[in-house]
Amino acid sequence: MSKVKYNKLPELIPQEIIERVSKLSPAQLCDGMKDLGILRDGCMDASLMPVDENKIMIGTAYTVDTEEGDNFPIHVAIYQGKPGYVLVVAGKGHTERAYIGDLMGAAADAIGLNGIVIDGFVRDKVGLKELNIPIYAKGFMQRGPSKVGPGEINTVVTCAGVKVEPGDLIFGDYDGVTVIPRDRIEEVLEKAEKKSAYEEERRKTIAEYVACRDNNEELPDIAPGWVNEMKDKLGI
Ligand SMILES: O=C([O-])CC(=O)C(=O)O
Ligand SMILES: [Mg+2]
Repeated sequence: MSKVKYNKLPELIPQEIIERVSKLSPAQLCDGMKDLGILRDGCMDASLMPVDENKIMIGTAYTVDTEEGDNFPIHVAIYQGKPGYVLVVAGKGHTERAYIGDLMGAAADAIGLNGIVIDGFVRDKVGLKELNIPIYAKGFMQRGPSKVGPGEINTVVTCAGVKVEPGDLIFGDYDGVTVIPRDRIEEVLEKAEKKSAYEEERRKTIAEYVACRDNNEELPDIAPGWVNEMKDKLGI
């Protein structure tokens, strides 16, 4: 039998990076990755959604590679997890069996994982929602997982359309899950922070417009400058 690929946890992403990321949104980070030409702008499939959209998930990726609803390697990975990590399960989008339910979720919550991402289905929806841990999945299925093994732990995987290396940054919210390659984090953050500042200015312009509208004052231009520039260029 070939050697089982169960590797150790990657190094956690430094706390100062996590703090910068938490002031942004996955959408802003994706805009940054788009500018940098990063594949799929770091976005996982749109069908991967939070079980509870009120929970935000940020952490360092560690991975499981599995298929056909086999949750043996997910069990092993959960029990060797630590606070700060998000477990990314490359489950090949399997729809016939759930990979985890609220018991495994509760164990991960007890250990203090920052989240679980499943490229596949889960079960025990109500129980999962009641936990503190954010869980992302492609849907729900009551049929239970198989236990085959070994699968792989902490190898490079493709999860919901995006390559994930152990140690990458994972950021999930109500819009979906975003992956920032670890060696690009600084440049992605710089771009995303610029986008955030631009959005702040736009919000101010819109608020000014609303104030003028409500006071029956002359309305300022609400269109972003770049729209006017493009119109000029296109002769519109
Ligand atoms: O039975 C399983 O392996 C998955 C499950 O429902 C749970 O974790 O609650
Ligand atoms: Mg269950």
